[in-house]
Amino acid sequence: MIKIKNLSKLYQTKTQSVQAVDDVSLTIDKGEIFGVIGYSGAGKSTFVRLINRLEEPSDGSVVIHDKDITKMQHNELRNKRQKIGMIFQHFNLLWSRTVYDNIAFPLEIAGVPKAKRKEKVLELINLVGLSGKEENYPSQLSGGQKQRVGIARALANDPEVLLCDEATSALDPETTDDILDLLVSINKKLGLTIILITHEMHVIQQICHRVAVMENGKVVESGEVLDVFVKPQSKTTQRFVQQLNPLEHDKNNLAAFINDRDDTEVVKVHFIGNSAKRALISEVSKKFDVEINILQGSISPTQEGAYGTLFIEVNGDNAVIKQSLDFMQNEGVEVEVLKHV
Ligand SMILES: Nc1ncnc2c1ncn2[C@@H]1O[C@H](COP(=O)(O)OP(=O)(O)OP(=O)(O)O)[C@@H](O)[C@H]1O
Repeated sequence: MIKIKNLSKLYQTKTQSVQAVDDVSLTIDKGEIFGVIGYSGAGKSTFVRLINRLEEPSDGSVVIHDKDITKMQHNELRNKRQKIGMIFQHFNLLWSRTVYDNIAFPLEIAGVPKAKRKEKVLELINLVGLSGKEENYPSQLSGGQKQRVGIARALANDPEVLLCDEATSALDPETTDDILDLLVSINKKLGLTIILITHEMHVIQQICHRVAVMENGKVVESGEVLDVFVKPQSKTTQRFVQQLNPLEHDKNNLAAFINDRDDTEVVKVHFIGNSAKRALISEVSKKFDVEINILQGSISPTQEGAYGTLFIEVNGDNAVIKQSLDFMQNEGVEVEVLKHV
């Protein structure tokens, strides 16, 4: 478990001071994939670099498996850092070394004997899907392959946690998906805790269990990914969620489909987890004397199950409409009547 308490970083330059991270407290469970999202300048990079003390905190503590790294002296910190892997947006590989030698590098520094090193490097090359590329140089690899080398290198000393600093931001969408899938499989296979920072909500949606949203150095919202997606509280979070389904938030688009009748209600329905798989709409229209017109809908998978949103128009007698909406609510589906769309 990682306990971050009142963590702050104040950059003091000659002309100004910037509170890059401002009193952040978070607990990250062992084995979870925890995402931190924020716009440019929110303090994400500084935050993640405080975790392994690439940046010195101005205040607060970072306790990783019961050891406070902010209190460690040089040697102890160096040893602990070997247990904190990190991958970067621009990979940070050694360009004059082969794939094999890049991955062997942290093992050399840790003093691992040659035979053991070889065994470990080959195991890691296999794990990240780079077999056959051992003797290639980074310049001969694609972006996705370079990041695979970065991941293998970060895992060399069997870390307790993997920090990912915008690890997919330099990659195209398809390669991004491959790297995210690799991170999920490593998380499952090794039970590795992963903390990743990103400015892209689909990265959070695809692989994270929990998320914290940062703004001006502070965490403005945090929680389970599904909860945060379905009920975003802060304006910043709402903007991030809108990135995923822009149409869903386009009121003009929705208004164009709506009938101008008195006996209709326009309703937003949220399906979460297993309820997203149910044929509830047809069930309701069979059970009650209402017509249901689907205006718009989307479904998004997350690590904790799918969530879907449907905008429907329900036509019928007012009392029956109410009964049908109550029925849906009782079946565990969230129902929101939209008076003004
Ligand atoms: N070394 C530094 N000296 C002074 N100010 C800094 C330094 N590094 C970062 N900052 C400032 O701290 C704030 C947070 O920067 P940070 O890079 O952590 O944000 P970010 O969310 O990672 O943004 P981006 O995605 O653009 O990198 C910014 O205002 C930035 O200008």
